[in-house]
Amino acid sequence: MSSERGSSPASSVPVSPSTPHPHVVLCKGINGLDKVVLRGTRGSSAEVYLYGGHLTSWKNDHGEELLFLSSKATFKPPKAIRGGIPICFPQFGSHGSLEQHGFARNRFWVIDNDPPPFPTNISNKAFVDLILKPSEEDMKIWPYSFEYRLRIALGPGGDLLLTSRIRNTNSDWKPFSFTFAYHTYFSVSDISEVRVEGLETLDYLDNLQNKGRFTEQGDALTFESEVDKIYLSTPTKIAILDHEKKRTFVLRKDGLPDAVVWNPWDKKAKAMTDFGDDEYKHMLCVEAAAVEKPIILKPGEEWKGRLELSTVPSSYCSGQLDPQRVLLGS
Ligand SMILES: O=P(O)(O)OC[C@H]1O[C@@H](O)[C@H](O)[C@@H](O)[C@@H]1O
Repeated sequence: MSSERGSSPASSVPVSPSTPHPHVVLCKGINGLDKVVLRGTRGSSAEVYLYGGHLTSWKNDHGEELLFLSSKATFKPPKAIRGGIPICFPQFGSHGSLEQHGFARNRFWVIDNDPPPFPTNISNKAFVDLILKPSEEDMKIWPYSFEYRLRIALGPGGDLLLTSRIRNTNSDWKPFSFTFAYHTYFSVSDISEVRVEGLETLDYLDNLQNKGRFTEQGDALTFESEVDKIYLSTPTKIAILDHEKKRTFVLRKDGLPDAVVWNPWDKKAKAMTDFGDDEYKHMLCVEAAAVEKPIILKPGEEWKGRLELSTVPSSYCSGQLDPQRVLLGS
């Protein structure tokens, strides 16, 4: 599905007169929802819906889409958009009493034209700052006041950088705790040709086995059935090798100790109304997360969680995936 579906670039406007980068515009996306388009200097781009603060597209310099977005994604609030990068906050999954994955992914965020300064230099990046504050209705289900600032930036090399800054703004000295994930859906050529490096030998909680704790074996992960695991205390760098595309996604994360790996496979795919029956073959979620140990913030305190995504060409051909194919050179 084209990410331009339903958009109207004619009505595009620069996000803010104070935005130093000319390649950031606000326009209408699918179903008239507001979206921000970021354009890199060499052809890369990213699209962010204000609904959910949700990245729905990330393209490289050749215009190739790097994120998976379901052809059945509805773009109809209050349902979250299926694909891209939903934000799971203040709860990951069903690890708490809130709705699955919390409410940030189905709230309307706004553009933050005057965010507190960042220590990092962003002069060579196209970026947008979004903010989410709880409504009175939100406070009824999660009685805490917060400011969630999300910066999405596209670097000159096409790398994508997401920075979340969450501040406890309660005035009554109430601390709060939350769990979190950047629920990233990567686009892959064929799930059975993909492997993930960086999670081997780690402990994980298996959502398919009552959140039981197990230890991963020594090999890189490969996929031949449904997977829904939360890897604990993972390294800051994880790689997803797409053998067929000869492309490797590199995730670098900070403040996010865990990593969720999810693919619904055929049966669950069929059960989801906003997901095509065979689409599981072309996606893999690897989610930088903080789940096992909730983040606790006292009033006035701020937490920061950073995710950097980039791609490198890979001509991986060790034969581990399918020795037969490598030997035959097919
Ligand atoms: O359908 P949702 O709410 O977007 O969730 C999709 C999946 O998200 C993953 O992060 C969870 O680990 C899975 O258990 C869940 O099924």
